[in-house]
Amino acid sequence: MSAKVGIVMGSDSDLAVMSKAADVLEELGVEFEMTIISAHREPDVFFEYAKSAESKGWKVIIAGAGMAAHLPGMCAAIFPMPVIGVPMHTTSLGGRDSLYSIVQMPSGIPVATVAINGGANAGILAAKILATSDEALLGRLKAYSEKMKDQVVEKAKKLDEVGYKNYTKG
Ligand SMILES: Nc1c(C(=O)O)ncn1[C@@H]1O[C@H](COP(=O)(O)O)[C@@H](O)[C@H]1O
Repeated sequence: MSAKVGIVMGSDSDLAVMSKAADVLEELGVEFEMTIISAHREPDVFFEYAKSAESKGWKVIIAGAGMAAHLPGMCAAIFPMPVIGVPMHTTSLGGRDSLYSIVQMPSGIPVATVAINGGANAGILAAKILATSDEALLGRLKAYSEKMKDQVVEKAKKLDEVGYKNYTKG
């Protein structure tokens, strides 16, 4: 099986967040390729990456970046299929800089933007896009949702058993 999703981030400082997208895709059995490329710092490498993405057979790109986060928008400018943007939390502006620069795309070049540091949701969203034409993956996504539901039920049961004071103590 070849990769269907490209995961790209502007710096290795984004890796902790972006690895959550990778973890989800792995759990759901979706092949991906992950790399670090900065549109700002190495535009030639970036253009080659974005231009070759379609011919590699990728259907979705997940792009994470912080600060003046142009990487996801530039992916969307070149790659003709969906781009999911992950804004990184930043110390100076709390990630609003990343969020606004990813979400405020001009008309015609959308980036599906998840929450600040929303790596896991980006992975789930990519899988959902692929599941529109993949019944087996859709089945795995439904099982993933069921598991999440069961975990909430378990937590509620535990709260019932021990009461909220003991529950918050762990
Ligand atoms: N926003 C971009 C781009 C880009 O958009 O091309 N390249 C790097 N960066 C971001 O700069 C932040 C700081 O990077 P460093 O930690 O390497 O200084 C990272 O969050 C990265 O995504």
